[in-house]
Order: sequence, then structure tokens, then C-alpha cells
Amino acid sequence: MASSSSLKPNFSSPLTSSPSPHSTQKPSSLLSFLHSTTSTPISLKLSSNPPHNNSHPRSKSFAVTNVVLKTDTSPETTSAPSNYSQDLGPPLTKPTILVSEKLGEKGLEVLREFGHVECLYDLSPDQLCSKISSCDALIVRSGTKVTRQVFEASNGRLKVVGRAGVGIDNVDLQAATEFGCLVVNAPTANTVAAAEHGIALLAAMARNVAQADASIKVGKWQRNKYVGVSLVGKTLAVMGFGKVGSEVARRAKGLGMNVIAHDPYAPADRARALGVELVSFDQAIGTADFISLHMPLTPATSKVFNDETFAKMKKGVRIINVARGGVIDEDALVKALDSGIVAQAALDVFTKEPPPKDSRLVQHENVTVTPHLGASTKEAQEGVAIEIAEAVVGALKGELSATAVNAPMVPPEVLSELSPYVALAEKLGRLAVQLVAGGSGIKSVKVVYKSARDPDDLDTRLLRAMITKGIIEPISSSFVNLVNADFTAKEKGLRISEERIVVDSSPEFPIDSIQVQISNVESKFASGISDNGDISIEGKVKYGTPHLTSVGSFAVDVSLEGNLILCRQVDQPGMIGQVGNILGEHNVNVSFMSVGRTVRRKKAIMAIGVDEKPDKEALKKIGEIPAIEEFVFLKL
Ligand SMILES: NC(=O)C1=CN([C@@H]2O[C@H](COP(=O)(O)OP(=O)(O)OC[C@H]3O[C@@H](n4cnc5c(N)ncnc54)[C@H](O)[C@@H]3O)[C@@H](O)[C@H]2O)C=CC1
Ligand SMILES: O=C(O)C(=O)COP(=O)(O)O
Repeated sequence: MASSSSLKPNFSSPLTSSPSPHSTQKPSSLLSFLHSTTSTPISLKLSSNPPHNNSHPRSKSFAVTNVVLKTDTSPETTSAPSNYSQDLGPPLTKPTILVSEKLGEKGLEVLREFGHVECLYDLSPDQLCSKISSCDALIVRSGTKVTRQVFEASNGRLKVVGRAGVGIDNVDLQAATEFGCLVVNAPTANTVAAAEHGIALLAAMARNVAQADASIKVGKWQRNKYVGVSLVGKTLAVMGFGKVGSEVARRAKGLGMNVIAHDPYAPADRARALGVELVSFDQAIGTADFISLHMPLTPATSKVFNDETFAKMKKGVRIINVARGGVIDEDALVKALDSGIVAQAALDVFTKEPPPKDSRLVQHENVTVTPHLGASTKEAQEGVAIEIAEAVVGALKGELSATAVNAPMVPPEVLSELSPYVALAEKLGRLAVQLVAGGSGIKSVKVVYKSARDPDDLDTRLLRAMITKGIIEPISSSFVNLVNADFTAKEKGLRISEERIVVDSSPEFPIDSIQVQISNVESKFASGISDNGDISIEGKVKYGTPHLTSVGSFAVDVSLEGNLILCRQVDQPGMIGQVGNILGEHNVNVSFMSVGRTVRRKKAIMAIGVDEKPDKEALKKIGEIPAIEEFVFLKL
């Protein structure tokens, strides 16, 4: 018989009954994109921050941090209005942005225009943890460790971490992703500064500038002791041919050096254009007179310069490190310096910063050191500050970030094309999950995209995230955004597989239809089960609006706006009128109606779009219509 009771199916994961501690609070955040369950139109905002002080080409991709909906104000349809969304009217309160390390004044100005800015430097880990629960964004440089504890302590409030620089090895990215917190960096503004510092160290080391300076200041005049080596004609191996590495290479070529590079991911044409040969790791370290390090610190690069690799180097090699201390095993470097394998080292970065005062490495007479100054030029700091301030403000506003570190980049043209499908995807997820009978565990969801385009031409990550959001949010306390969608699904034991079917429709549109299937579950609405036993619903975008086009094996056609009543009834005259009358009597406005049937005068499905939720009395009356075999009310 008809039913419309509340729907609360379980995920099969043991985490279901007690949601993960970090997902208990649904932030009223812009970053929880499409947090509202409601209406069109969607407003997708793009931002492309122009690079400052940089000549390196930037990728033109954007990460979707948030898709802000122009929300309906009805409490039925709006779940978590933001209090500072531009799309939701004038801000009520400003977001709080904590700046934990010195940031250029121009960047602070950008931040102050948008939020309440607190500059608190030299916080201890405990102080940071206790402060963070009142902050929406945190801006750091390399000196602040943004650990899992920081995300835990934020209680879901922290939405963006901005790294005012390149290296994000001081941010626990996995934890950030799990907590749905976006991490953005400022990857371009200090490139030139770091490259120039690398060259400065290279030249200073080769000519013993620091040692000679120290010697003369204690009253000595040691011209014979500080005879240097020439750079011209020497081979420099650039390890990590990215932004800084290629700028170092360009400058070293200008000094008459022979430059080779090792970078497993660098495009050969970029190297070729600079006259640099890309070689293997062993070839690079085995032939170079100078080795300059420019790779990020990752598990793969951690201590990649160690006893074994130092042993493969040319005796008397000179090493420059402006990347990260952790790529070198510092004890091994001391040994290599003592044995003469490494003649000299010039280091701007250390495993532990600041290094211990009695560090043998720092004190070594053949080592030149600077206190992590690579990015420290006036120009770079101003550029970095503006770059990160714009990125953080943009992310807080819900714009797309070009510098997101832990969210997929979606090119803007792909995004604007996908925007109506984004709304469709979430609504299909929401509908499908509401058809699941309480008590059923959802394990497996299959999404089938039909498209005229080649499968490689269709980026579905955003759609998958939205379907995940649609499925998870109505039945749990988790919030889902593009940052954490895959993680949250996995955490809840939900396997989402995707299939793309090429169909003969217009390739002008990216997608013909999206079908969401939930396997091995019972349904509240038996007709929602397709012939293969799965709950199955399909939708299309028509005239720019999401439409439901099939439920189970029934074809329907109803715009996915407001709410929906699905009824299965005997196919006989007068049914639309009877249901319509009841809704009219109870002041429920019907926006759409569509009837689909299998066999004439046998079984039909009626999909009715309603603006308001019918009251219990109205639902009861619908259920009492004799020809109605089952029905369900679904919130979109
Ligand atoms: N000392 C300082 O103040 C500064 C330090 N840096 C550091 O310099 C490094 C490079 O920065 P960018 O050039 O801006 O980054 P980037 O991302 O443009 O370049 C890094 C390059 O390293 C390559 N790479 C990754 N794994 C590698 C491996 N196993 N072997 C060789 N190459 C590998 C990547 O393919 C990439 O091309 C980063 O660690 C960054 O944190 C950057 C700016 C200032
Ligand atoms: O950008 C980077 O990776 C840097 O190492 C610069 O660090 P800083 O911002 O000067 O602490």
C-alpha cells in the first residue's frame, strides 16, 4: 500500500551509525558547494588570478571549490545558507582569516576588504589548535605546521588553507581532504626569487663569498685560501625541472654552463626550448659538477640524496638546495662532505627549521647557509601575498580556484558546459537515495552517462562528486564537496562506478542522459526498481533544466524543481484529476505532471512536481485513492 514515511537508509559501512567525528558539523560554508538542496539557477564563478612576478606559463585550469546556488529562501528547500555568500545577499558576518606568518601588506589589504583578519605570528601548535575553531581560513608560509590536529580542532569551520608560497609539505593534505578543507597555494609569485637565490648560492659557493666575508671580518686576508672554481663550461644538473628549476637552468645557460636536468614528469619540449637535456637520475648525478635541487618534498623524494646516491656522484661535486631540506639525508651529506665526494654545499633549507645550533652540517666549513630566504625578496613577497589573498578570498566566496592543491582542476570551458548537469547529478543522487527502503545498506552505485562524445572527452569528476553529495547528504551528517567526495564515499563503504555509453545524439551537448543505479537494496517504491533489480532513475537536461526522464522501467518527464510525488496506479481515466484535486484542496501548487505507463489500462506511473510539501492529511488522502498502489514523496 501507499507509503510516505521518512526515509533513513543506512550505508553498509560500520561508520554509518556514528558518522566520522570530523563530519558531524555541516558548515554553513561556501566550500561545501551546492550545500543547498535547492533550486536553479546555478551560478558558477570562475577566477583566474594572473601570475605576479613570474614568467612561467600557468595551467589554465580551475578547481571547483564551490558552486553557489541562488537559493530559494523557503526552509523546505534551503539547508544551510551561507552567511557571507555574495549570492545570498549582503554579508551578515565576515569570515575570519587567520594569518600565522608574515604576509605582504598588499595581500593583507585584499584580505581586510573581505574578512576579519587576525595576524598572530609564532603560535605554538596548541595555540594554533585553540584559535582555529573560530577561523574560516588560515594563511601560512613554510613555518606553520598545519597538522591533522589543526583540522580536528577546527570542528569543521576551517574551509580554506592558503599557503603563501609553493611547497605544501607543511600541510597535511590527506587530513585537509578528509575534512573537506580546500588547500590553495601561490605557486608562481616566488619562482623568480627562488631561482635567483639558487644562482646566488651557486656563485657564492663557487667563489667562497660567505667564508671569505667571515674571514675578513675577523681581521684575516686569506687570498690563497679562497681560490674558487669557475662556472663557465661546467655541467649543472637541475633536479626537478619545474618552475624554479627551469628558471635556474635559463640563468645558468646565461653563465655559460652546460645544463642537464632530471625530472620524470617534465615535458621534453620545455627542456629542448631551453637547450637543456633531460637525463636519468643516475646520469644527472653521475656527470654533474654542480647539482641544484628543485623538486618538491614528497614520499618519493624524501632523502633521495643519501649514502647510496652520494656514492654515485662525481668526486668534488657541489650541491645547491633551495628546495626542501628533507630531500637530503643530512647525515649522509656531512659524511660526503668529510670524504670529499661533495666539495661544497649551499643550503637554504633544512630538515628541521631552524636547524639545531650545533648542526654539523650548518657548521661545516664547506657549507654555505641561508635561513630559508629563497622566496624572500620584496617583490616576491608582495606578489605571493596578493596571489594567496586573492585565492583565499575567491575560495571563501565560492569561486573556482586556479591554485587548488587538493581538488581536481576543471577547465573553465568544461565547467560552464557541465553546469546544468551538475544540478541534475545532485538531484538524481538525492532522488535515488530517497527511494531506498530504510534499513537497506547502500554499497554499490553505478552511474551511466550517455553521451555522443568520445569517453575521453568527458570529464565526469564533478558530476560524480555531485551524485555522491546527493546520495550521502540526505542520509548522513557528512557534508560533501569536490574536495572530499571520493574520500567520503570510500569512508562510508560506498562504491561508485561509472560507465560511459556513446550514443547517437548531438555532440554539441556533453551529455545525453545520466542514470543512477543503486544495487542490492530494497525500495520504498517498488516501481523504482528496474528490470535488472536495481533502483534506477534517469535524467536529462532539457532547455537548460534538469528533468527526470525515467523511474525504474517507466518513462516520465518532469522538471526536477521543488519536490516530487511519484505514484504507481492502475492506468485509468481521472487519476490526474483526483490527485490534483486533493493537492489543490490542500493549497499545494503543482508545477508539472507526467504519466508514464507500461501497458495501456494496466499500470502507470505519475510524477507530480509540487512547490510545497503536502501535509500529512493530503498525503493520506492520496494514499487512500483506491487505484493508487504505492506512492512516495521526494524532496529535491
Ligand atoms: N627556498 C625557498 O624559499 C623556496 C623553495 N621552493 C621549493 O622549490 C621546489 C620547486 O618549486 P617549483 O619549481 O615552484 O615547483 P614545481 O612544481 O613547478 O616544480 C617541481 C618539479 O619537480 C618535479 N619532480 C617531482 N618529483 C620529482 C622527482 N622525484 N625527481 C625529479 N623531479 C621531480 C616535478 O615534475 C616538477 O616539474 C619546491 O620544493 C618548493 O617548495 C620554492 C620557492 C621558494
Ligand atoms: O614557496 C616555498 O615553497 C617556500 O619555500 C617559501 O617559503 P616561505 O614562504 O618563505 O616560508
